[in-house]
Amino acid sequence: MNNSYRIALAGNPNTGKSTLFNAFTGLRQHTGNWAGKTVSLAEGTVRHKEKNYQIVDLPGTYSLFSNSVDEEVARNYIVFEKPDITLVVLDATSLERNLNLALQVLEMTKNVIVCINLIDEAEKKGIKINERILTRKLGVPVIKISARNKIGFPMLLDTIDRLVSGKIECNPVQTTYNEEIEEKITTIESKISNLVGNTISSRWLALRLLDGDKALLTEFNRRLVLNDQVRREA
Ligand SMILES: Nc1nc2c(ncn2[C@@H]2O[C@H](COP(=O)(O)OP(=O)(O)OP(=O)(O)O)[C@@H](O)[C@H]2O)c(=O)[nH]1
Ligand SMILES: [Mg+2]
Repeated sequence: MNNSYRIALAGNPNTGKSTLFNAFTGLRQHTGNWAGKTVSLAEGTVRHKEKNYQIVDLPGTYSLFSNSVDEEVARNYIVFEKPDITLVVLDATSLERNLNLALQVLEMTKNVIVCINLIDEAEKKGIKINERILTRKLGVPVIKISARNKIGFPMLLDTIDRLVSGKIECNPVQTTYNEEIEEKITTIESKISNLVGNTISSRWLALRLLDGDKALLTEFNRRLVLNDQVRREA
């Protein structure tokens, strides 16, 4: 369907992803003040301006490598299932630590919106966040919200609408590594892009290969075999 889109919610544990999911979808995903509540993918829908959005609540993770099943589930969804938008939900009260995951997502996929959640808590603590500067530095929309109090929702929904309609474009910032790593990336990136085309970020994949991410390679092979099977059976 032309007016249906998928949105994945990613972020560190306990940043309010499920609270946002519930507020959007009217469902009742488990929320609470401890980490690791969402363990598998939950799905629900929200409708806005005559568009349908399928929202996928991913498990909270501190990174998106292959350190745990949760990380693999979240990583595989973003890279292989290719949601139209990945919403990265950050905790406004520990932004510096949370931005680490945001930078990882920006390396993996293009259409990203960063939601700075718990803005009510940050304000209570006197923390001031300039979302315009962050938007400029990250190259993607950054929006302050409070999922619990439904603050910032009109702006968030409007930004989602403008992104899927092609009215705005994301240019996610790419982390620059040291010279040695950058040279290696350049060497293998072109070979990778010959193989995967633009289905997956070749820079991201080059980095994962340089890191020796065997679990990712296994997942890649599994999906290639599955694709072959589907093609043969069709
Ligand atoms: N003050 C405040 N609390 C919030 C807000 N959003 C979420 N919370 C609270 O933060 C806690 C964590 O919220 P969850 O939605 O469970 O977080 P999560 O990101 O889904 O957590 P995991 O599934 O463990 O990764 C809950 O106690 C929420 O009520 C907000 O905007 N303001
Ligand atoms: Mg959750």
